[in-house]
Amino acid sequence: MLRERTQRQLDGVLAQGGSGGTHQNRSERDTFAGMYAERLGRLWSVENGLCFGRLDNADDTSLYIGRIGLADDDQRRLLIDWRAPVAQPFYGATPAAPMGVTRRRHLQTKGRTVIGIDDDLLDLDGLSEEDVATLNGEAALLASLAARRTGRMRDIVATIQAEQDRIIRSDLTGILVVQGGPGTGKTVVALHRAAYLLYTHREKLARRGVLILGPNLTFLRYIEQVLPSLGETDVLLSTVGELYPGVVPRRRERPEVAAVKGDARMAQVVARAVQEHQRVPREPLEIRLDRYTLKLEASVLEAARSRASRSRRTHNEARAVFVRHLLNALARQAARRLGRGMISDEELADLREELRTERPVKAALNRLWPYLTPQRLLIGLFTSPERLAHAAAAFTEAERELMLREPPRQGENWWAESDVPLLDEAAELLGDIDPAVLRAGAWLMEEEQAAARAAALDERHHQLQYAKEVLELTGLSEVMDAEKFAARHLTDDVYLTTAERAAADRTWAFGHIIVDEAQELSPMAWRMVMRRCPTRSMTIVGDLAQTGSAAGARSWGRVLDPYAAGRWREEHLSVNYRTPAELMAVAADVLALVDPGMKAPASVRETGVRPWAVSPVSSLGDVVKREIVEDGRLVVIVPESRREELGEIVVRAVDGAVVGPGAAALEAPAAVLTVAEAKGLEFDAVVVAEPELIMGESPRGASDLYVALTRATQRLGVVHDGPLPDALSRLERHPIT
Ligand SMILES: Nc1ncnc2c1ncn2[C@@H]1O[C@H](COP(=O)(O)OP(=O)(O)OP(=O)(O)O)[C@@H](O)[C@H]1O
Repeated sequence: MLRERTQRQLDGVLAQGGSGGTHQNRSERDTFAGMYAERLGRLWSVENGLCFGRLDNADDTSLYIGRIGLADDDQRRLLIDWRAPVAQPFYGATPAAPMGVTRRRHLQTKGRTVIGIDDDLLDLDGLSEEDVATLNGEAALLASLAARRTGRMRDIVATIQAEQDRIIRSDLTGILVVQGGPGTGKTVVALHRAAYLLYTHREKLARRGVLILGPNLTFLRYIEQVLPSLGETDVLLSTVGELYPGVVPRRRERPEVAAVKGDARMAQVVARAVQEHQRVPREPLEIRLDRYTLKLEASVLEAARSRASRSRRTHNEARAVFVRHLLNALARQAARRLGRGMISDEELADLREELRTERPVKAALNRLWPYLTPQRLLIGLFTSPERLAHAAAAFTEAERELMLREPPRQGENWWAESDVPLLDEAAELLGDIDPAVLRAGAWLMEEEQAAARAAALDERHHQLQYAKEVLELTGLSEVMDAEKFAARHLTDDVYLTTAERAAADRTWAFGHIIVDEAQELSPMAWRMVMRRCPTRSMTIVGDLAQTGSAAGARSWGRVLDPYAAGRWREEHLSVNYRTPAELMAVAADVLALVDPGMKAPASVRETGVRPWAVSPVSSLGDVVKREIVEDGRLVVIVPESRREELGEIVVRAVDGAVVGPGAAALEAPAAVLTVAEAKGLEFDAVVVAEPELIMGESPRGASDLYVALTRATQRLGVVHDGPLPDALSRLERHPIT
């Protein structure tokens, strides 16, 4: 009904005509149309399981809990939003502390039909015998955990557990670290926390937005469905690599290269590289003009440099101080050459402006203190052994060797994900360039222009797609053209969501940042993330036992103390909702290799199926055919060095199988991924190929194997040629049939 009413309201507003009326009329109409369209979108997206719970209270009142709140025309509450304070007992009440609740009822629905009811009785005295007889505890949770995976994460509003609820509703201020083993719900809890915070602190957060950082694009695809279904749009999902507007890093690089570039000492390297462009010669500098030659003494050059440095401005902004000092010196000299002794300030200013436009003067100033973009700085640094030797003196020669690379070729995408925090660091030190200078553009390197063009194209494609979706959703695709809609959306700031504006602005400060798989971030990445959140209102979720990247975290204290000593708190999640106990027993033996002091999370369920091992690896095709899950998802996790070869075996064996990350991997019945690509994801069945090799491929190989073994919700197997690592001795040898 509500949906129909909203649709009618939208139709009414749109029927008021196309482009006629005063500007104000038009913009009011557009605002209403936007509001109704958004509301309609939300109602559609939450239709499935709109109401999922009921609380029966000791005072004989009942409340229905839903994904969003609804009231009737008389403002009577029909449905309570799960994030509202009055809904909290639905998640927090226990028989020991019932919070005034006698019964919590979970409703399972399909479309609009109730297909199952599951009750928790919290106050046995308050219920009839018949009620007690129908009690069946945790069925809703277990049913949800055993369900087939779809390749997309689902929301868990109906079954949030008490320890998770505490985290979701924790205070907005300060940094909250959530440490928890695989499958404990860190990701899903972080997403629900985003929705909760936006609901509870709407005013504060809608304006600044919430940023959610994930490890890779496949992972973002995997989780992106969860938030819209919770009714949230002011959230930007991104990877660290996507955080620098205009750069789309595609370069693949070896983990040891990324580790060096993520090292905290790189901040110093970038700073020295900038200073290197502010060095003045120790000898006098002659500038030949048509009529005379001017000379800048070394002491004058040094005075200009030191005045510019002392101005504490960024490099590009301090250039004005430097240039002004030198032009003044040159103008005074020119006046003397022209036979004018004392000149007025005005005449001096005129002479200065005249000199500014002289080619040889411009060239000299550009050499002495060039305008720099972050791209130009880093390309100059990483392609010159001399510059690198100077700026990265604190690194060993072997480390510098890892950083060196060839200059960009035409059309090449030169940037790697690990460059992005360095570009950001450089941007901080360099500051903006006067737009007029930028527009003149002759000096702008081709590579930068190409990047800007590519980014503009990408953006356009994205906008068109978005426009089509909005028009389809609102049933307007017949009457409005997606191109036109997108153009309006693109040019008019009013139509940009907070998330869209934030994505385009490097200096945007978010209201709250959530970092998932946070153990993977390098120290340089942390510097960039912290710059995006001056208030330090953050939620950081991760697992130190799963750290795969060499520059990743080993301790939360070491990561956070430099930014917020004494202002961060840690919560633990200890129950594994993904991986059955039989699989976790195997993974726990591998965890002991990572760190004998770490405890694996306890699984909530058993499947009765023991994980197994078969050899040789050439049987992989048959194994995958046997393990494939009807209507479900299977992944083969392979060592990086054998991805293509093993991928081919799987693709030949299974129709529709996919090698490598991306949305296709999430949809396919079988996917072949490396550990890094499978991070954060889950599948019904997992086959790990050559575990020994996975362990040997990286310094954090045991963590990698631990991640691989904990991706399954139902079944796990291993295929191997070489000997099985001792830590996998619990696997059942499974003859291939
Ligand atoms: N309260 C809950 N109700 C239903 N399902 C849940 C609940 N908590 C977690 N899950 C499910 O458990 C699975 C694991 O959750 P999630 O991916 O968030 O774990 P994680 O801690 O991020 O794991 P990893 O560290 O391995 O990436 C998901 O399918 C999630 O939906």
